[in-house]
Amino acid sequence: MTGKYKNLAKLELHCHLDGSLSLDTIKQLADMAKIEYPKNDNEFKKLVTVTKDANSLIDYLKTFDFIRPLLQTKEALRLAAYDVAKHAALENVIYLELRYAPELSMDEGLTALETLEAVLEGLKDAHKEFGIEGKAIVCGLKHTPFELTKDIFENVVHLADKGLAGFDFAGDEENNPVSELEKAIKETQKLGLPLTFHAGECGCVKNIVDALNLGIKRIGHGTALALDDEAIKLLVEKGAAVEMCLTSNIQTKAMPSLEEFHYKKLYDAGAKITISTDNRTVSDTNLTKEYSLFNKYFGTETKDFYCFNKNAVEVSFTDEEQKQRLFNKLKKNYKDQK
Ligand SMILES: O=c1[nH]cnc2c1ncn2[C@H]1C[C@H](O)[C@@H](CO)O1
Ligand SMILES: [Zn+2]
Repeated sequence: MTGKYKNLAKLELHCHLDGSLSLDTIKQLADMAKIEYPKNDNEFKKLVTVTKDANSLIDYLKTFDFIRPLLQTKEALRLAAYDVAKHAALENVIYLELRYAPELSMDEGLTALETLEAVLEGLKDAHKEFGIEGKAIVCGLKHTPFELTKDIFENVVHLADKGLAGFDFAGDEENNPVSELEKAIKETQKLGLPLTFHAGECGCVKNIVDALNLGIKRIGHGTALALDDEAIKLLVEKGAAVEMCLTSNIQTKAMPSLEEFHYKKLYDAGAKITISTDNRTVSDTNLTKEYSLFNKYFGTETKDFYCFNKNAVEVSFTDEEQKQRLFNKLKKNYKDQK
């Protein structure tokens, strides 16, 4: 992998495990699960990357179907988390919050707790080998009845000091607005861990406003902010951060083009911007490529990336000691760039 920004130290707060497995690891997991896949590499890649004719988030989410049966054992989840963290480390991601939905790995009898323990093992292995610091975010899916999600959250919440960073709600936003998830959000907040929330990918700025008004401090994507200066103002007033994922937003048609992105509006308003990939494999990207896009389309410079990474340290779901360590690493790395 090349790229001007490869060696810059980076934090990544929004990265889905099941959307970010390397092609080699997908093949290894498919072999382990005895699942067939195309032997032709182009065909194989097409199967696990979003197609150009995806028209919506719902289309985009269909790309995950092939992965689900591959992540049904502890060993598969451990290898998967290790793989994503390893590839992030190879582009100098120093801290990764890796998210996944346990319910998608419980088809063959694993408990939510077992899935998380396996993911944390994989992150630990990558830490030992590559130094990357990793934590897990457990996702509920918006289209799943909250009783199941609640059960999952309650069963894993005690791993907070073992690497569980917080919770998220992902999945179909269009049919599950925040107004209908209010009870689920409030009950999740009562569990005491921080919450990030996918909002604004469907042109629905109300979901962002509602999430902010419920006290959520990190918004996944937040693309619909482009439509509403008042909502941007609210985001800034609340001190909330956006986890921006450019490539993914184009693919889900959350945004018509990179030229029309609301980056400058957010930047000028003083919003806390952070940059992530969303899904490295499904979106066929990595964080270095995402930084290059910011530079190409918006003129984002190294000093801005430094700022966005400082934002990421600030809003990361970790303790002050780790934040200080990450901040020191960042400072040293960016000084060395000069
Ligand atoms: O960008 C996204 N929006 C909503 N849901 C998403 C996005 N990317 C991935 N997901 C879903 C699909 C995965 O199976 C799930 C857990 O990682 O989260
Ligand atoms: Zn996401």
